[in-house]
Amino acid sequence: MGAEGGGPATAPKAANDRLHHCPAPAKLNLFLHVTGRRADGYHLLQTVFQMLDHGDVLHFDLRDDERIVRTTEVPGVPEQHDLVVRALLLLRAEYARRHGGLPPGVDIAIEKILPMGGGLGGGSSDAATALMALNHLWRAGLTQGELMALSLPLGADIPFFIFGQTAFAEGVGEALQAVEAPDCWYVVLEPGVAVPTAEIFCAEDLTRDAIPVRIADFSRHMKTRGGLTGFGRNDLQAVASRLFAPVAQAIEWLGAYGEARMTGSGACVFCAFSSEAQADAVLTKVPAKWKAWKAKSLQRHPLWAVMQTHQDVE
Ligand SMILES: C[C@@](CO)(OP(=O)(O)O)[C@H](O)COP(=O)(O)OP(=O)(O)OC[C@H]1O[C@@H](n2ccc(N)nc2=O)[C@H](O)[C@@H]1O
Ligand SMILES: Nc1ncnc2c1ncn2[C@@H]1O[C@H](COP(=O)(O)OP(=O)(O)O)[C@@H](O)[C@H]1O
Repeated sequence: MGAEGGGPATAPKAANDRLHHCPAPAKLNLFLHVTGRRADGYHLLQTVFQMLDHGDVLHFDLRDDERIVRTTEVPGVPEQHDLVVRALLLLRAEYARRHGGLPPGVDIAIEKILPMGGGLGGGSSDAATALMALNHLWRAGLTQGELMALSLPLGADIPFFIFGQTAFAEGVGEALQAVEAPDCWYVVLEPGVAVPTAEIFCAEDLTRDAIPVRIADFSRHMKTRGGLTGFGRNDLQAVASRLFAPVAQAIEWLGAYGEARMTGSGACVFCAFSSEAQADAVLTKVPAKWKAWKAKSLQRHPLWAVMQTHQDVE
């Protein structure tokens, strides 16, 4: 099951050789504007990323050899394609460049909670959690900024999770600034389809000319209105709704209770509520055909302390 061949250990297992129950939180794109397109075809975005206290959970155990091994199945994702494994191979190469020799191998167990192709950033969050955990366990010594830069080629959302706080993002999502968004509860509907990101960005009818907003516009709106309602939109939503009817149906249903939006390139749909009781009331009414859940906004990544002070979480 290893991602690459085994070999003799070059470094002993450290006394501190495991990190269990490491959260990989979901993200929402509170709004997502497409402001242009780069020469290489990638789209320029403006978005606010918000983490939720709901997500996958990962466990890491250092091995006596050098192998990077995923010990659990992720349906449809072979081990060598898994963003977690690919991220750790990058980190290991950087470790070898800095320290000489390879770090100990690692067994990785992933409890997959988040739907794939859901716009919740599950694969990206898993990869970010793995990078933060192994930077610590391997004593690789990368700074937060270095880890963010290392991760970007694997996916535009990964640097945000390592940044670890609510962020206003530009570029392809890599130019990040911390921003305040008031705490609230979200109801999230999973329409039961996986939306391929590339298909949405390729669509002819995608609008790519949003007028840029300023971070101050978002902050002022959140302060004066106390929430997102009335600010921005998701420019990918119309295309995803046209191509995937369940997305349109979920937006229409949830829209009866507030301003319902799609996150990322879909398929999941969310609506903000100021209290848990309001979110619970909506959840009781969700038709059985959809999976639905509530989550609270997270101000900081749960591994923030590991990144800042190198304290273990267990
Ligand atoms: C849309 C967002 C919003 O947070 O999230 P998700 O819906 O995936 O969670 C991200 O920008 C997703 O970025 P990333 O994770 O790098 O996208 P990928 O799935 O690798 O991109 C698949 C394809 O979509 C197109 N693509 C992607 C991002 C972008 N800014 N412009 C693009 O044109 C490219 O053709 C790319 O090859
Ligand atoms: N550990 C992982 N978990 C989920 N998806 C992964 C993982 N590694 C690679 N992928 C790939 O990334 C794609 C996007 O998954 P994900 O990040 O969960 O959704 P989204 O980009 O819509 O938020 C999946 O369809 C899958 O092929």
